[in-house]
Amino acid sequence: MNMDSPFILVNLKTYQEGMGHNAHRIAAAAEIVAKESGAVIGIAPAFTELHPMSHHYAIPVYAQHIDAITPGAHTGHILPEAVRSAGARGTLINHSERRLTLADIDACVQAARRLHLESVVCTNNDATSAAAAALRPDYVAIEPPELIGSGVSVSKADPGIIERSVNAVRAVNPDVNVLTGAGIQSGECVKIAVDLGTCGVLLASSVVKADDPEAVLRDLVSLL
Ligand SMILES: O=C(CO)COP(=O)(O)O
Repeated sequence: MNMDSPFILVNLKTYQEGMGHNAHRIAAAAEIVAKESGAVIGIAPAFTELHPMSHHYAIPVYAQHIDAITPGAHTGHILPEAVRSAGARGTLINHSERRLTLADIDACVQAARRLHLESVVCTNNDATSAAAAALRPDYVAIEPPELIGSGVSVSKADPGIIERSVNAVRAVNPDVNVLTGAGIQSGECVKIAVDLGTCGVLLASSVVKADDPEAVLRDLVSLL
């Protein structure tokens, strides 16, 4: 990843709007806007969409979760090797909607490192951001849970948590990049986040539920 380029990571979650045909629509929009803006725009689709997305679009694709298991007798788990061979660049770990124990987060980060998958560890406050940074992931993504899906932007409602998380992560491990998310919806939100020391944003609803995801993505990168 070129760290001079801002990073916009769109989590499609399990929104109906992020499935099937619409996942293609969002990925195609991300590819167009990334190309014209120079921003890196990735998507984290449903597991079943990882391969089609990574196969059809020149954008980085991320899993929404992995389980820290190795190949063998496990049922209903997400094998990191499977995510890798489906073409994922990396994976979210410990999203607020898919929380893990600290030991599991550590094991997932190690599995990702072993397989050369980028690890994006989600956190809910500056203390957990510091703890996550100690595990040496590629990214810590601070998302206050109460603002997720709220339509109220963390950049505007709680810039302090971004600033404190950036400082906490830098103090523990300056090689770890910081993303932020929750309610991000405009270029202004992204600019505030980047000005506070993040390398970009993790977001979902404003793009996934948009009638015109390309227009929203274009707005998101417009002030960078
Ligand atoms: O949880 C998020 C991204 O992973 C944020 O979701 P919203 O952008 O919908 O608030």
